[in-house]
Amino acid sequence: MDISTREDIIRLVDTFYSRVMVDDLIGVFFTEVSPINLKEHMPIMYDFWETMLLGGSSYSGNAMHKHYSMNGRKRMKPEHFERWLTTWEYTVNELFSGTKADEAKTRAKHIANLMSHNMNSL
Ligand code: HEM
Repeated sequence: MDISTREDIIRLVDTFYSRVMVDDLIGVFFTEVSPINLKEHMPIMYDFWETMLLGGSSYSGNAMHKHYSMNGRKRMKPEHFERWLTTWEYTVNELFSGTKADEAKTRAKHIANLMSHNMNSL
């Protein structure tokens, strides 16, 4: 089944967060470096991925910006981005398959690579 509704996005993002939040390598970013308020943060992430994959414009933030300030508190290294990305790919593959699922993986890979490059060339 492919990703086609906001409910699908919510299931994907929730499952992904249930993993990264407790990850031994990158969990600390979400819990200590930039402790997230789930009630506020999760809808932003649903909007982001809905905008990316299903069109629309519910997300209007600047994703790169938040990570720059986080990087200033704890260095975001290539291995952190690798863990983020493999967790994302694993979760997408587990729950969905199809064009949008492929797009979710390629888009994430591009952004993660760009972000990793930006954070590590300061
Ligand atoms: C090591 C990799 C990453 C870690 C540890 C991480 C962690 C976080 C954390 C803790 C926040 C909340 C920051 C805050 O509100 O102050 C955040 C926000 C966000 N992240 Fe990441 N992130 C990573 C990579 C990515 C990638 C690759 C993407 C995109 C594909 C992404 C998309 C976003 C978006 C859209 C937000 C919300 C920004 C906003 O509030 O407008 N993140 N991330």
